[in-house]
Amino acid sequence: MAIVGWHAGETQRQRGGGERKLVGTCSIGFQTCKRKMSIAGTSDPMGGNRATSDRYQELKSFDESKAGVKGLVDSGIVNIPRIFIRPPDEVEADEAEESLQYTVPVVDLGDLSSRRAETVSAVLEAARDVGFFQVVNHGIPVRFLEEMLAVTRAFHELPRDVKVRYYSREQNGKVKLDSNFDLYESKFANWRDTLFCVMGPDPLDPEELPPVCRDMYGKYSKEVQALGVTLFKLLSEALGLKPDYLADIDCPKGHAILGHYYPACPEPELTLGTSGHWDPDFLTILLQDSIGGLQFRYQNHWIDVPPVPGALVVNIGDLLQGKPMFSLQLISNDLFKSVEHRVLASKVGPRISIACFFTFYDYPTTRGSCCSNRLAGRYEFVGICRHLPLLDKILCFIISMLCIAILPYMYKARAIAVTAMLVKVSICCTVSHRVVVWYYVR
Ligand SMILES: O=C(O)CCC(=O)C(=O)O
Ligand SMILES: [Fe+2]
Repeated sequence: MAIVGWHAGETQRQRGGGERKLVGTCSIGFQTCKRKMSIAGTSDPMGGNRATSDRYQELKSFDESKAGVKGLVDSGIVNIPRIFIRPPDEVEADEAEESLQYTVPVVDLGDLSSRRAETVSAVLEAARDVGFFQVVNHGIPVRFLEEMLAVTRAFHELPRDVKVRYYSREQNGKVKLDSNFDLYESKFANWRDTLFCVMGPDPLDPEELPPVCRDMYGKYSKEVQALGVTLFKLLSEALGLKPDYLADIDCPKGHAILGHYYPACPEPELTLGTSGHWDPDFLTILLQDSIGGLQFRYQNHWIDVPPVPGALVVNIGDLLQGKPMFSLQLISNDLFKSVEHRVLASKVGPRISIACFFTFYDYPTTRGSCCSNRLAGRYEFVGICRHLPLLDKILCFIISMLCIAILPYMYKARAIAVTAMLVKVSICCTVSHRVVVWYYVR
């Protein structure tokens, strides 16, 4: 058994293409840190890295415009700024990839009382084999979904001067507009703006929401949370647990609604709407409009998730899988899959999508999961520290340092990996406000 560490938030959203390690302690969050991008570039005679600092300046002026990608498009650009350009090797890898025909599973949630066993096994199959599925007959009226897309679009199409008061990179802001939450960290910026609203577990003061979408976001929060409860019940049963298991450990409580706006892109082949990433939550329920572009990774191929009128897309997050984090993946001990997905940029637009992320969002629970005993799994849950007070951070740091000193003697083969992980954990505990979950990998 070993305690190991994993720092989830930052690497989640980068195009991986490969396997991620299944390791222990993790942190969860959507914060970004402002730091210079390090990219290859020509050194200038002053000893600095010209390309790096130019890029940083470009990122900064884009950010300071507070107008997002929508603002760029409104200014009439015909070429995308270079901060949005994907590295050529990524584009080449995409071009070289052969296509694979695969149909995303569709799970019918209608008439659950008479079709429960059938639905549970469909959910099990989709969550285990693919990690992505669409749900139909979920109970949220199509007209209502259309209205959600319309108010999200209306918000993003407000004049810049009206929207600007919501533009923020504040870590703890509950309602904020940004373009690229990881602007200063990612390899290239994405062609997307996002309205991010933390709707639960603590009720959001409606006054914080922009008036144009206030009413609908409040209503959608309730509808999507009820659907979340239904899905968590089915997922619990799929794990062989009592139906309320995942709801009882508060999986559906904390949730955020992300209203994405992908403007039409003049050079879509050079960038992406959303880079490849894994969702750092329990579960995501996504509403997409009819434009398309969402893809997920399956058997080393990008598979399209075609828009189905009235359907919602569901994907397992890292927390549920029990993969490298306290996720549905961790909870399910790797039975469920959290898979990489992305959104292509398009000449057609704007594309609107609305993601609902189920995760903690400051909820002060100390309850964890674990099916480890039941499923003879890999993880043994230890505890969660969330928004650590300073004293706890210091304690965490000291304990981690002690572990670093002692562990190499105990686990020689893993000494270097474990040490590196613990350094990350200590940094994470001391520097950030992220959630830190401790668990053992058997
Ligand atoms: O816009 C989409 O279709 C996907 C968005 C997404 O993956 C996310 O918000 O995590
Ligand atoms: Fe996602």
